[in-house]
Amino acid sequence: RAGSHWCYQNQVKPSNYTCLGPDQWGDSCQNDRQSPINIATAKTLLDTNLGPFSFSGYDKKQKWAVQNNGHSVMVLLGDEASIAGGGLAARYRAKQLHLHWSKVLDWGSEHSFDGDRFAMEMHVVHEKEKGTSRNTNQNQDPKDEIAVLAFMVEAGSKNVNFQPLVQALSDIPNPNMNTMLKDNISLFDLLPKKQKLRHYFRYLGSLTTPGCDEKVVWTVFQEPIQLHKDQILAFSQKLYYDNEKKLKMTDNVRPLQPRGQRQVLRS
Ligand SMILES: Nc1nc(-c2ccc(Cl)c(S(N)(=O)=O)c2)cs1
Ligand SMILES: [Zn+2]
Repeated sequence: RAGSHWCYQNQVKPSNYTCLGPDQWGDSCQNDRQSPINIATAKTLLDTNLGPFSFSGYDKKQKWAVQNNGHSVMVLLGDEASIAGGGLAARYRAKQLHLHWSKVLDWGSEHSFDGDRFAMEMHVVHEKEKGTSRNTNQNQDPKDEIAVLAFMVEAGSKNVNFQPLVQALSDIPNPNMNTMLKDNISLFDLLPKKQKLRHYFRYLGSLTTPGCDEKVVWTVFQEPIQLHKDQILAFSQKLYYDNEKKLKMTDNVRPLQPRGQRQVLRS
């Protein structure tokens, strides 16, 4: 219905059908270059231009601000870090990171590899740096305005570097709550080991949340992050979609979208 807010499928019925589930999302969400997709690894094309990333400011340890935005938990990165290389056409500033997850440990990632889904997926969202050349023939709606670095998360050994974020979840159970991490962590602390970041998939797609703008250059890394099962389950246990704490925040995962004619590249 017009004016209703967007939500994930598991929120539709509990909201008494007042919110719009994924098949009713508006804006660009019903177009044909959407995300997430299943990555059929055998059909990916090796692209030698997809070299290593250069990460700037990813080593800086900070007590980041963290918020429950009603759809995910979001760490606000305040333009402190940026990426270049990795086959990208420009430098991109890091804006925020957030995650998607389920309490079912093989159903919580948005992308999948050959039909395999992971417990969670972490997205580090970057925006293209504005060139200095004004009103040249800069494309006004480029397909790569946003660069998301996507990392799968699987259940395994305890990841001490994630503890500040896991512990912060207890401070922000309700939408629009904010807190600060109690310990300094860097973006590198949250990622797989640096030498594992050379292998990734690349394709052009969209935001996986409304308005689903088709302006995202996706990088999906092959190496998963490992968290202990209890660290993963904390996201579904501590966070709520609603102020009345009636509906735990879980399965905040958009259904797979058709790949269409898009070629998925691999580094
Ligand atoms: N309000 C919210 N916005 C998002 C968001 C914003 C930008 C982007 Cl790029 C994405 S995603 N999942 O495509 O990486 C999600 C999540 S929850
Ligand atoms: Zn996301």
